[in-house]
Amino acid sequence: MQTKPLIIADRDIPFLEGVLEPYAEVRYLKGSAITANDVRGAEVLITRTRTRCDRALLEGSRIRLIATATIGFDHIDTDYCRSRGIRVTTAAGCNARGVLQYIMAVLCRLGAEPGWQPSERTLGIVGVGHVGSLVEEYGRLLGFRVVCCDPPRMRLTPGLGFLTLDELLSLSDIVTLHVPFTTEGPDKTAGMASGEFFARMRPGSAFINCSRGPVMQDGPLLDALRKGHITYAAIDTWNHEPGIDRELLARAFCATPHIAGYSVQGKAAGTAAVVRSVSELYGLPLTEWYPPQVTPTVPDRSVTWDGLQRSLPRYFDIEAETTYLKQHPERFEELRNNYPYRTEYF
Ligand SMILES: NC(=O)C1=CN([C@@H]2O[C@H](COP(=O)(O)OP(=O)(O)OC[C@H]3O[C@@H](n4cnc5c(N)ncnc54)[C@H](O)[C@@H]3O)[C@@H](O)[C@H]2O)C=CC1
Ligand SMILES: O=C(O)C(=O)[C@H](O)COP(=O)(O)O
Repeated sequence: MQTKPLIIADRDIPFLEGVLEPYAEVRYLKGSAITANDVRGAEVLITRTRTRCDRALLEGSRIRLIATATIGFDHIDTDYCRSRGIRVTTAAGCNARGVLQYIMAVLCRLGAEPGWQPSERTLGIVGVGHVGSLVEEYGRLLGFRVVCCDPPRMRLTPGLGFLTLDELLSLSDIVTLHVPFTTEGPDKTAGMASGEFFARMRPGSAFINCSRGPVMQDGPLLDALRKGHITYAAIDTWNHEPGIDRELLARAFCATPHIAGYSVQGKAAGTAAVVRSVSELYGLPLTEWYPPQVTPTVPDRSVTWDGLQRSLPRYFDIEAETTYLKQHPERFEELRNNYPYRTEYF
């Protein structure tokens, strides 16, 4: 009798348990604790951002596929995987609408001051992919002046009306980053939010980072906050998670433990993507699988600024979540592992 292939999966990927078991032996482990020993006999590794997938983990293993249930894949050494013939798949765009909801919650909080009107604010979006495009679309729907910067897209398709980063920074009241974390090439994003970047931002403006922590430099951001040059920082992704900078946490206007994309539908789409990848590898009848208990989002483009300000706190109380993280920073990882996934409703 043929033995079933072994799959190692992060135990905090929801809706997965039971789906692949008819076809494989699946072992569920804590993502940050998966070792070379665990993966040695496995053919597939199903991950989140918490497992560093590199030579140290994979050398000598039989892994053929790494499927991550996340958009970002900077936790995977793709060069090494390519050199070893390991296929890498991601869940592109899976939780983009969850991140959109996060940005809307930050904007609603900024806009809680009397007289604050979207039409009087310029929203600057850096990185206009799955997430940035949605933020652009809803930003315009809600009446913001929107400016965008995405050099890789601009090179591919001139005439999109995108600005240079310097132009965007000088015009924006709110700057939000939606770039991948990259360390090489002309568009590398490592440390892109630097002293020079913050100095170019308008006095009194707001900075949002829910892309990846190392895209920003903590020291210069702290300087800009201390001087009051940047008035509001909304941080979801941090340097050195979960050991985040306590002064930055204290000064942040919104502070969350890397949960911007944590919607029910975002998680469902992430899990569906990894199931599809495994299905394609082994020719299983699961390529169209989606968690039966989850209702996919029906996008609602009729949202209004006033309506959002009334409805959003019922789905996502970002102020309460900020207060809690400030009181319990040591619970960063525990908070994200036990997060009550939010419902996407627009
Ligand atoms: N906080 C959270 O929970 C989540 C964070 N993320 C992060 O957000 C990132 C973006 O997600 P998506 O929009 O889905 O990715 P995407 O790949 O669809 O879009 C990224 C865009 O950034 C652009 N880009 C690359 N380098 C740039 C640069 N130097 N300057 C300006 N633009 C640049 C690319 O051309 C692309 O259009 C992910 O890579 C991930 O790190 C994603 C989901 C959830
Ligand atoms: O999709 C991404 O990229 C993210 O950053 C995730 O939302 C974080 O996902 P987990 O690794 O916490 O599942």
